[in-house]
Amino acid sequence: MKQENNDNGSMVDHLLNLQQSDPNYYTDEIIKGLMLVLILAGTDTTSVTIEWAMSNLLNHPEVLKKAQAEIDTEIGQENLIDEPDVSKLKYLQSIILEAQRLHPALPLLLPYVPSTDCTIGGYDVPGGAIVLVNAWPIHRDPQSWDDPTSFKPERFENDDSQSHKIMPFGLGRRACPGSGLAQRVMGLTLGSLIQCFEWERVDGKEINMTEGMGSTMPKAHPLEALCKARPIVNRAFFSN
Ligand code: HEM
Repeated sequence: MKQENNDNGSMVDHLLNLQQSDPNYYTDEIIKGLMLVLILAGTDTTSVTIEWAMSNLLNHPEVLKKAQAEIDTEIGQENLIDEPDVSKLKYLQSIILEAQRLHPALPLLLPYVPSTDCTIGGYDVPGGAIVLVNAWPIHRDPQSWDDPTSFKPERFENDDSQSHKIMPFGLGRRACPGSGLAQRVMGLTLGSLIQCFEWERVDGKEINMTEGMGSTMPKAHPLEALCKARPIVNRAFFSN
């Protein structure tokens, strides 16, 4: 890999700089491995969640309208949404939480292996056993949620405690280290799609929400939708 001082602020730049001070640890192989893990763990999970969120929005036009109104009020139609704006968009964040509640991208999280015998929820678990946490039914438990199978972002609005009842990124010290990045990317992407386009279902037909098979939980039927550019697209991309 390149050996001169790299300082453009990207993660690869930092790793290549570390390679110069500690070449035995930061080998090319370690750097490539790190980048590969981040791409594998971070791309499908994020895009699949955005696809579930958009599908839910298309099946709930009143929610989509409310999200668009929030963006138009907070950001307007003059400037494109930017990363720092996402923290102001509480309803957009509630939509993402609700999409993750109903359709966690990794419903079984990652396998855990306790190093010693232990007791989990009253069950004796021998050390070395593989333990899977199934977040899917936990997120739809009728004892924890009213109307658990319905898409209602309002349940997260004005009540921060609700978001602690879901675990789309796992919990504890092996929880997803990319959750902050994922939340920002999902907020910015979904926010941009809502700010820039009017969305409609094809032929008005309900979006099929059947779950498919895969390591990240995909839609059985990939989302298809119609979109029409809003005025901001012309303003931002085509005017001088
Ligand atoms: C919506 C997007 C994402 C979801 C739903 C998600 C979900 C998860 C889950 C459930 C785990 C296992 C946690 C556990 O078992 O307790 C995990 C682990 C991990 N995630 Fe994510 N993730 C997302 C995005 C990302 C991104 C953007 C990155 C990095 C760029 C990333 C990197 C990782 C890594 C490296 C691990 C393994 C951590 C370890 O074993 O200590 N993830 N993720």
